[in-house]
Amino acid sequence: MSAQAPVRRITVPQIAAAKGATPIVALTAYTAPMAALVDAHAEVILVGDSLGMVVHGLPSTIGVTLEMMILHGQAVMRGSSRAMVVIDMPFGSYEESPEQAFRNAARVMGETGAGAVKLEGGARMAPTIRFLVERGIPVMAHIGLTPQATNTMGGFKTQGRDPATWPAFVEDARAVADAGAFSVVVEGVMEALADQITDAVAVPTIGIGASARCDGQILVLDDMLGLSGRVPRFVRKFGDLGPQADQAIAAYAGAVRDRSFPAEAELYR
Ligand SMILES: Nc1nc(=O)c2c([nH]1)NC[C@@H]1CN(c3ccc(C(=O)N[C@@H](CCC(=O)O)C(=O)O)cc3)CN21
Ligand SMILES: CC(C)C(=O)C(=O)O
Ligand SMILES: [Mg+2]
Repeated sequence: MSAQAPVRRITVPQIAAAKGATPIVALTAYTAPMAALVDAHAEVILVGDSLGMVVHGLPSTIGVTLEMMILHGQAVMRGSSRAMVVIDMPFGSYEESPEQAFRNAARVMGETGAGAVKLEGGARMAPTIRFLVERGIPVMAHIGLTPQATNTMGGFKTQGRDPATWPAFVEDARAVADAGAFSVVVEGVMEALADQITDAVAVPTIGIGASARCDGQILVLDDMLGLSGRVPRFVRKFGDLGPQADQAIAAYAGAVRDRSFPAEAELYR
């Protein structure tokens, strides 16, 4: 018999079917080696536009370009083989019209081979989501704290502190789900609001600073590895790589300065 077929990536229907069954494990990755580490454990790898802040040192995600997302998307695809790769549409690449969104999302899908795109916005973006999905581009929606709206929100602010605002967020979730989004990221909202949203839609909710009752969870990889400086309250540091890297770099600097590096085994004689 021929060799075993290559492992197929996780599909949109598989993610959709996880609702009410098994929690969806999602993390960001921006590079091939980090994608390979995540691929072994997660169903979804998000190439988040957070890469602008995490990798490129930008003050927000506003300056991230389509070209940056495609370049990092290609790297993540090369480093992974099993997880579904979802790529964030950056600020300014999809809001103008459904046509603009399709043109740019088609570039992302075609040039990276990713399985889906993600875009920020609720009811307002529903027509665009429908336009993309009807033309073959799976869309993950993103509601609640939407970082690309930082300038109108006045910063990265937890949403739904006033229960009077909750119906509008639930309506956002319903609208993006009705438009065909196969899942929805719910970020930075009150726990009870996240639970209402999860109960209101038939597609999986992926929480970040939301609720343990969401159908899945996502974090920025660098944050949970302990590689980021100040992190939001919703981050749990599952690792401590920042201080470990600092220690390693300090040890290297010391070894160079006292000429103990390189040693015999590290030389060609
Ligand atoms: N490294 C990183 N991690 C992220 O989770 C992340 C990014 N970057 N960049 C894009 C957005 C921005 N995000 C953020 C950034 C900061 C807060 C924050 O400081 N939140 C405050 C709450 C402030 C309030 O409600 O008034 C907190 O203390 O958690 C939240 C989300 C989430 N995303
Ligand atoms: C935090 C996740 C949901 C995201 O949108 C990103 O990393 O850009
Ligand atoms: Mg994002």
